[in-house]
Amino acid sequence: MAGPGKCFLVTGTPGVGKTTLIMRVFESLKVNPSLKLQGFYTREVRRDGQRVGFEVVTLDGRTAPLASNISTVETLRWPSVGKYKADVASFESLALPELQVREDTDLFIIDEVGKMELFSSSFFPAVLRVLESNIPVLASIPVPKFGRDIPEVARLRNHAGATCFTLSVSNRDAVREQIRSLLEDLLIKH
Ligand SMILES: Nc1ncnc2c1ncn2[C@@H]1O[C@H](COP(=O)(O)OP(=O)(O)OP(=O)(O)O)[C@@H](O)[C@H]1O
Repeated sequence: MAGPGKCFLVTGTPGVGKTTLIMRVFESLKVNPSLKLQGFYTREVRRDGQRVGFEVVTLDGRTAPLASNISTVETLRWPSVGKYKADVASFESLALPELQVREDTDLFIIDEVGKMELFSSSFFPAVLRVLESNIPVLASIPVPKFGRDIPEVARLRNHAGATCFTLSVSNRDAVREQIRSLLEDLLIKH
């Protein structure tokens, strides 16, 4: 079980700034080269100005497709979220090794624990292992849909060590500074 206050969750409507917050906190923490940060974030893939999918990006900059709206014979059988088809194998190949618990990891960054990522049956068990490791976590989760969380997301939100911040345009900068300061305090090596 994670100790109290080591899992920071950010949520909020699509586009409110969850990924941006996580990336800015990451950028400021990585200035300290002694910190070992592990994880991934997700971002849009655009072609000619149009969003055509999503990709997963590791903290050291490696990328792999996560979902695409371009139909091929291969993608027909893939699970879908709206008009996007999730490339589970591609996601797993990059994201799962990043969630491997290592003794020297200081912080896990997981953006995000959402429907697309959860098509991977190995993903949530890996997230739970991270939580059980007692290593600090910064993760994003989607807002409840029709008042309900995805069951895995509910488990995270209800986790004993979790604090969840709901972002809005007016609080996102203040929440970012709050999380940055909480993590800096937690990660300072004595
Ligand atoms: N604190 C901020 N100040 C100014 N612009 C911001 C801020 N946070 C986010 N934005 C802008 O808002 C847009 C959406 O941000 P971002 O991708 O971080 O949102 P998100 O909540 O992760 O979205 P999604 O749920 O779709 O992944 C981006 O263009 C980003 O530059």
